[in-house]
Amino acid sequence: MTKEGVQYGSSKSKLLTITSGKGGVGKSTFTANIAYLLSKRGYKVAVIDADIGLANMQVLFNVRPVHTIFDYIEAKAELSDVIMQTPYYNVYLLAGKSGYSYANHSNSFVLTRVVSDVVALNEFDYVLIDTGAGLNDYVKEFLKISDNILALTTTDPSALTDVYALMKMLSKDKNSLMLCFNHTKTAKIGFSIAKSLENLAKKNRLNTNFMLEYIGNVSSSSTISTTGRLRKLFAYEFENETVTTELEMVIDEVLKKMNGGL
Ligand SMILES: Nc1ncnc2c1ncn2[C@@H]1O[C@H](COP(=O)(O)OP(=O)(O)OP(=O)(O)O)[C@@H](O)[C@H]1O
Repeated sequence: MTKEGVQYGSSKSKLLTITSGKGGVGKSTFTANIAYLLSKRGYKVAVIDADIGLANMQVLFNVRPVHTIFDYIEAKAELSDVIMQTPYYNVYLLAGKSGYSYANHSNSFVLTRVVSDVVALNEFDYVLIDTGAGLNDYVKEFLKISDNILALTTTDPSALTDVYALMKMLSKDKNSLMLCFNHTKTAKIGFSIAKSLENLAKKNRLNTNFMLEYIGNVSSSSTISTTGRLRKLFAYEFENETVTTELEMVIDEVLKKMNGGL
């Protein structure tokens, strides 16, 4: 674990942070569906919507939160009031607040305290953090406390430029970054782009202890956009579709990296 990573202590909860450089690449859709698929494998999962100011996880889960993580930070609610059951068995959400001005929280670490407190509950097998896009101070703070980071990207050059910026930053004090492609038809495409990013890192002499780990791809599918519009999870509605199988394979890789096995 890096020196700033959340100290698990005796907690069984494992932290997975899902991020992207570029916005709109499918990060929240992936987070919600990964949470569901993990629960289907028998795990109890909490999702923390850390997309500060642009929270939309409640829309994906089709729930109306009474309390948000900010109520907890401002001591207006207990943590147990903020952790809400979603319609999916063993999937819980700690909602963010859309359009919320976070000027009160100029110290971004107050937000990451929520993560440590959820881990300390020792209630969840996996705690997933959905960060905002970009690399603002809040995103950086969430990345700092995470040892398992999954970056989602498309093959779009601007998205790849953002991923490289993320690699550059993380290579200073992290060991690895898992990379997953969305809207990408074949694993071969993702694999070869990941190789190019690795070569670029070598050429630019990024820390050689830092590893980029390609973990898979998910194709474009109207199943995903349609279920998203209907506030449903594609992995729940279409468990035999190609995109669900692709995401299952991504999860296999994530679990291998996090636990050294399934
Ligand atoms: N593989 C896919 N095929 C088709 N549509 C997709 C796919 N992945 C995501 N989408 C759609 O793309 C849109 C953006 O996805 P999402 O909101 O999850 O992105 P995001 O990265 O979380 O965005 P933001 O940066 O705003 O947080 C949604 O309408 C979603 O349904």
